[in-house]
Amino acid sequence: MDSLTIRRPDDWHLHLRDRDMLRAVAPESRHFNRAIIMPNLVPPVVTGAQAAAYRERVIAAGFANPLMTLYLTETTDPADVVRAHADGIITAVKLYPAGATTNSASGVSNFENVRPVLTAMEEAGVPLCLHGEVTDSDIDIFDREAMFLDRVLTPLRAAHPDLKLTLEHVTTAQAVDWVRAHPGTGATITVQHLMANRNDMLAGGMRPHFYCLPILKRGTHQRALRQAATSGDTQFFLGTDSAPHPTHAKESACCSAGCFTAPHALPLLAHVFEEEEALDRLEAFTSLNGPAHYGLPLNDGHLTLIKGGPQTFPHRIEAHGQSVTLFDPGHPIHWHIEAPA
Ligand SMILES: NC(=O)N[C@@H](CC(=O)O)C(=O)O
Ligand SMILES: [Zn+2]
Ligand SMILES: [Zn+2]
Repeated sequence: MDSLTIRRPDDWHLHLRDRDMLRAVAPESRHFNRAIIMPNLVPPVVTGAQAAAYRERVIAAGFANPLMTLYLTETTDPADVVRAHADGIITAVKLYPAGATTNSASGVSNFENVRPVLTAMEEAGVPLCLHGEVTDSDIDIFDREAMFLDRVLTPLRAAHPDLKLTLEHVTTAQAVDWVRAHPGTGATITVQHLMANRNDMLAGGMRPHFYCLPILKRGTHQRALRQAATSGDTQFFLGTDSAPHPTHAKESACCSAGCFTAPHALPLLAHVFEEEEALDRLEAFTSLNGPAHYGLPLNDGHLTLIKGGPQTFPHRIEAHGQSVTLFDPGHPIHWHIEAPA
């Protein structure tokens, strides 16, 4: 197959940041119609009013259909969450365990303190998106997601059986199994976790542009993710987790976590799905399963991917005096997006 037409995709997990960075990266997601916009700004987006204002800034920066989220804290007001959702300002609430990832210091330490808001969300039908890692420094970083499933997610699911959950950026076979064992739960998978494993991050030196959280795992987990993404199983869908950081912050003695994949996510995915002989299931992953999970309509319009010679993607984009380096899988990609007629 050398061309593939799919319904217009969405990105169910995207970081656009704010100010100059927002203006630089928002146009890079133009092939996606909608995107769930993560709230981990500095300071985070914690109220409905802040989400409404951020939404306006995102649209002004050139991304027309942002689906906003609120950053859950231990002092989040349940009434504000329910109102923001009822008013159509937010699509979901995001839970970051405190200290788990970039800009998560205001996240949740004591889950008992967010019970009332989770109960209100469950009753009002407000979805919860989770960064699924425990943060205890004595837990090995490669085990933090699996530990989260046992210690946090299983009890949370039992306590709130009707809460709509999306486990974000799953990285392990255990997470895939957990999701399959809990029908109704959704899970996003990133491009980098499908394309790479920890060997790619650490072979021949430390490669900062492969460093994200949850951290890349061993190849067996990568294979489980590829199987889940290409299976057509409606519980799994694309969340790029495209997370721009300035190049100097990535290529640093203390590298920031996040991979920037928005510009070329779709060609990279076509490569993966072709390798898995599952190009016919790419559309389910990028364009069908996510809307079904969130109860939203499918997009109108289509997009065509073409297979040709090796593509050259920009090494980095300019962001008003800084640059952001694209995730480079380290091997040629032969797919590109057909330019609109
Ligand atoms: N994935 C990452 O490594 N980084 C994300 C945060 C997140 O999604 O956990 C970021 O905001 O930079
Ligand atoms: Zn995360
Ligand atoms: Zn993210």
